[in-house]
Amino acid sequence: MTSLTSYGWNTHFEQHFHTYQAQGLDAGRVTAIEGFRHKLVTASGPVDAMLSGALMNGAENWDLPKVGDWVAFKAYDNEGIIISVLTRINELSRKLPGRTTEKQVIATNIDTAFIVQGLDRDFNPMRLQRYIVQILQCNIRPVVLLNKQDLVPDPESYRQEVTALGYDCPVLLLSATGNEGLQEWAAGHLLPGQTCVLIGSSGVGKSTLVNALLGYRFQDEGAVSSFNNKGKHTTVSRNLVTLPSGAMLIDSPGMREFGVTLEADNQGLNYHPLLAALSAECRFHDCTHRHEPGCAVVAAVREGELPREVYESYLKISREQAHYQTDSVERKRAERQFGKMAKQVVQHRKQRKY
Ligand SMILES: Nc1nc2c(ncn2[C@@H]2O[C@H](COP(=O)(O)OP(=O)(O)OP(=O)(O)O)[C@@H](O)[C@H]2O)c(=O)[nH]1
Ligand SMILES: [Zn+2]
Repeated sequence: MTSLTSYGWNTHFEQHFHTYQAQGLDAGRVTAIEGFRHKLVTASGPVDAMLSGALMNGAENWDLPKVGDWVAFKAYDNEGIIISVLTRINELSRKLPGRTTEKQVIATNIDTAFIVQGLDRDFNPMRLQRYIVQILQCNIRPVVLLNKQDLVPDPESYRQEVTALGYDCPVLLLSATGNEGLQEWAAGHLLPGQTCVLIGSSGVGKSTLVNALLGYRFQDEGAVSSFNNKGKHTTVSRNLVTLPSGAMLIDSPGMREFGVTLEADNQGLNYHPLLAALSAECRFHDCTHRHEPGCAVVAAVREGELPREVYESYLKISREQAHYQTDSVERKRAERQFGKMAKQVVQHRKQRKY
């Protein structure tokens, strides 16, 4: 299994693979998904694999293999049948755009997420915070890349604006087209055996950055055709590639609506070092930091200790959070009711014998 470690294989996956190995299965990592075809890297080279019938029929969408997953598969000549997805270390997920509250898993088993913003029209500290909080909540290390630094007279002031927000997260200035900052980025953050993703709005320069790292254009290779939920045909590329540095990079399509799917009781507070510390000093332990007397958070904003942007972002995220939770409760209730109804229909049929 030595060659698999360069693709991120470690003792976590080895343990979870144990029982499958005893059944004579092989391990592979999903690098691209094209319709039903999953491209895997394995100890014995690349393999194309399909899902087993049981997986295809039995699993929820977010449990199906995603780019970054390690899977146990049965080898047939050069093809494979995926039997199971090995337990994930983490998953990068988002709320689906629009009113739905379903989560979409974008990629899995990731060490670092690079949040890219362009220093042209795209720069937006509020949106940046939403990405940072969401990524921290997925247990992934965020790194902010401010690209297109060649387009502004004082790029350092933007970097300081982001570091002043107080998150525990590196902020780098780059120019993908001007070839500035790329070496520092690679040396500090694109380490062998580590898996990274690039996220950010359309047009911020993600593909240009990947191409600069790779030294050639790869986007068209392995572009994934899929149908979106309206049945419209779209082309997205979601590929895991190995960079010259030995790091793996997943290039995911532009995500303009990056919804927050925080877990219960977690409103993004814990992810801001200062906000977390302040909330412990509020008079009420269940303080919402809006109107309560003795709120240390509101006081810190008033006194200029906590950046107003951080506070406003907290309010926005907690509002969305409340919406997400009520919606998921509603959805679960509706599913239960539907289940009950379906059971009644079956019983009714049995009684009537049709
Ligand atoms: N001036 C300048 N332009 C850049 C830089 N990086 C990228 N661009 C330009 O920005 C435009 C968009 O870049 P892309 O790499 O296609 O952006 P993207 O993030 O991959 O966009 P999507 O594929 O839609 O998600 C292109 O015209 C690039 O040449 C940069 O550092 N400086
Ligand atoms: Zn408070």
